[in-house]
Amino acid sequence: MKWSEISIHTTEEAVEPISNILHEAGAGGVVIEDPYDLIKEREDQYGEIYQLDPEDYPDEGVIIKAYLPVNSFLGETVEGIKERINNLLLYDIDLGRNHITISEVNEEEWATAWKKYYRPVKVSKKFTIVPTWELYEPAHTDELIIELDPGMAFGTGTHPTTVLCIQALEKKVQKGNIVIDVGTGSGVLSIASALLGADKVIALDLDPVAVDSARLNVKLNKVQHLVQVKQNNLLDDIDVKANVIVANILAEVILRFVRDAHERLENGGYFITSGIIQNKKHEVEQALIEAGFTIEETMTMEDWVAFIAKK
Ligand SMILES: C[S@@+](CC[C@H](N)C(=O)[O-])C[C@H]1O[C@@H](n2cnc3c(N)ncnc32)[C@H](O)[C@@H]1O
Repeated sequence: MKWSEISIHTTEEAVEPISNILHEAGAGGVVIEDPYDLIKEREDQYGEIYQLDPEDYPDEGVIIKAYLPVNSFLGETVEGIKERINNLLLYDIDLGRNHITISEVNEEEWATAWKKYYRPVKVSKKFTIVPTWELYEPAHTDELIIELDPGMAFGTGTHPTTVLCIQALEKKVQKGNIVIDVGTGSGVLSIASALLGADKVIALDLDPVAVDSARLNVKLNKVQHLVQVKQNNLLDDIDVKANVIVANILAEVILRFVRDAHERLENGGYFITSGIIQNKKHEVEQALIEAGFTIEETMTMEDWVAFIAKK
């Protein structure tokens, strides 16, 4: 998978709100290139002075860089980021040049640039997502930890669409359940299901890079005896009856297999769908109802919608 670097030339004043916007848009971390750091390090003659390259720094203003996975959400994510940055003007925040560029980065650059900034994140009542290289002590005995090496597959597990799914799984997965995770990516939702007590989880993805990454993360979390990871298109040729099917994929893709999901669920089972941008909400809702589901809950976070639908 490829990564996209979004680079924003702005002002010192806008660093914090823009960093927040980037975090909330699912960026694993942000890198801030402030010429003041160069001067500061030179004065000190300590620390990172020898690693700072003046070429990387702007003459004036600050450059904020963040890394986003190149996937089907990228266009919408970038548009959302731009819109939210422009909205800062309403709060009288000076955006300076507000020059935004997007470029692809190679895997090595990504691997070194983001790790420093990726920290444990509590995503629901029970779950905290922890990068593999962090030593993390649970705050409570009932806190569940998902260790993730997001590697090159989708996301750090903290994108709003993923968080909505984790929160929904936490409500619906019961001990002994069978769960199917369509579009598993890093495997995060399958791991969550296993940790919630599912007896068997089938993790499916079309992208072989995602399949490898999910297998690695499943092992890291020691749930490989419960989770089977497989390269597969949607629910094609899957004949297991599940208690829960979860899918965090674009609305257009969800619409393609709503009926299959209904067929593969036990009566009373749940279809958790996320990855739905607000303006597709009614289309997906309608398709779920037409397939025979009852919408039990509609969850939202920022511009994203998730449904918990019952068979
Ligand atoms: C938005 S990511 C979700 C990843 C992960 N489940 C999460 O919630 O963080 C969507 C995933 O769906 C996969 N995908 C897209 N189309 C698919 C298809 N037709 N069949 C199976 N997986 C698909 C992509 O490869 C990607 O890994």
